[in-house]
Amino acid sequence: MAKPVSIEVWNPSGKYRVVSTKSMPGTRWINLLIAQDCRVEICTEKKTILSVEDIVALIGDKCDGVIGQLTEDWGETLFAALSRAGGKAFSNMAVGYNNVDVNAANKYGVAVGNTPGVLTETTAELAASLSLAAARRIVEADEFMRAGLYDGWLPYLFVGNLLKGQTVGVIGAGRIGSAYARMMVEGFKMNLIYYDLYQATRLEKFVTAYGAFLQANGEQPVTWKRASSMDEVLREADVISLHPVLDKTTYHLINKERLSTMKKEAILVNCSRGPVVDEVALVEHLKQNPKFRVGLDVFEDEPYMKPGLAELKNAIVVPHIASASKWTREGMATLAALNVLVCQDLIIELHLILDQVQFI
Ligand SMILES: NC(=O)C1=CN([C@@H]2O[C@H](COP(=O)(O)OP(=O)(O)OC[C@H]3O[C@@H](n4cnc5c(N)ncnc54)[C@H](O)[C@@H]3O)[C@@H](O)[C@H]2O)C=CC1
Ligand SMILES: O=C(O)C(=O)CO
Repeated sequence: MAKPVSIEVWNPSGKYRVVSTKSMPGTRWINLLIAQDCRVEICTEKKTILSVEDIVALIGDKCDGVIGQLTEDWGETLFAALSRAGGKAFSNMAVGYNNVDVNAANKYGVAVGNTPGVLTETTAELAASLSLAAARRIVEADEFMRAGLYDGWLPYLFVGNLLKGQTVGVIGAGRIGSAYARMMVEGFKMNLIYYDLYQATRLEKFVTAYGAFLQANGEQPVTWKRASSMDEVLREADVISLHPVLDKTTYHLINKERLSTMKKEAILVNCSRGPVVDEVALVEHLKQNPKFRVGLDVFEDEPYMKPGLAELKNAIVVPHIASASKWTREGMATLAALNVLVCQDLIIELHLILDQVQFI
C-alpha cells in the first residue's frame, strides 16, 4: 500500500475531481477548472519525481482527470487506475509525450492531451542561446572571470566562432526546429540546411524571402537546402540543433559513427530529448575533439549526466529549462487544464476556449 501523498485543495465542494501531480505557475489554470465546478487537488509532495505508486495513491477511488508531468511514467498501471476511478482525461504538461503510452490510454478509454505551441518560441530561444554561448565560449569565459584569472586583453583569449555566413543545420524542422532556424537565419545571417521527414514549406519560403531582402539591400543572400539524409546535415553544418520527437526512429540518432562525420569545430545543441544522443559516445567525442562544442538542455538519464560530461569545458549543460519562461509555463498549465476539461466534457461554454486546446 503506497503512503498517502500530501495535497493542497482548491474548491473543496466542486463536483468533479481533477488532480495535478505538481504545482504549476499562475492561477489561470486553477480558475478555469474551478469555473467548471472542479475540485482541484495539487500534489505538494517534496520529491521532484513521483513514482507510479505515488500517482496511483493520488488518483484514489474517484478522479475525473489528471494533469501530469514529463518525468512520470504514464503507462498501463496509471491509465488502468485512472479508468477505475472514473477518469477519462489525462494531459501531460509538455509537448513531448514519450513518457505516455498512448496505446494504453486508448485501451482504457482515457483521452490524452499535450501542450504544443505556447512553448515553441521559448524553447527555440534557449536553443539559440546555447548555440551562441557555445560559439562564443560564454560559460568558460564567465568562469575565468569569476576565478580572478583575467589580467588583461589578449589576441587569443577565448577566441570562438563567427556565426554570420556559416551554415546552421536543423534536424526535425517542426514547430520548434523551424522557429530556431528562423532565429539563426534572420539574427545571424546563417545559411540553412535541414532534415525532416516532411518538407518545411513555410520555413523555406521565409528563408527565400529573407535572402531576397538581403540581396535587394546589397548584402550576401542567405540560402536554404532540404537535405535528403540526416548525414548530409551532419557533414555540412557548422551548428546543428536537434528538434525531433523522441521515438524508435530518433533514439541515438546521434551516435559514435555520426559524430565522427561532423566538422571538428562544429557545435551540437540538444533541446529535444536526451536519448536522441548517445551520451557516452558524445563524452568520448568531446574528449577527443576539444574544439567541438555542445549545448545540452536534456540528458539521456535525467536528472543524471553520463560520467565525464560535467568536467568537460567544451560542454554547456543546463537542467531541462528550454520552455522555462513565465509566459510559456503559465500557458502550458492553462492548456493542460483546458485539455482535461474538454476531454472530460466538462466545458460549458466550449466555443469560448476551444481554439486554445491542443490534442495529440
Ligand atoms: N527541452 C525542452 O524543454 C523541450 C523539449 N521539447 C521536445 O521537442 C520536441 C519537438 O517539439 P515540436 O517542435 O513542438 O514538435 P513537432 O511535432 O512540431 O516537430 C517535431 C518534428 O520532428 C520530425 N521528425 C520526426 N521523426 C523524425 C526523424 N526520424 N528524423 C527527422 N525528423 C523527424 C517531425 O516530422 C516534426 O517535424 C518535442 O517532442 C519534445 O520532445 C519540446 C519543448 C521543450
Ligand atoms: O514540453 C516539453 O516537451 C518539455 O520538455 C518541457 O517543456
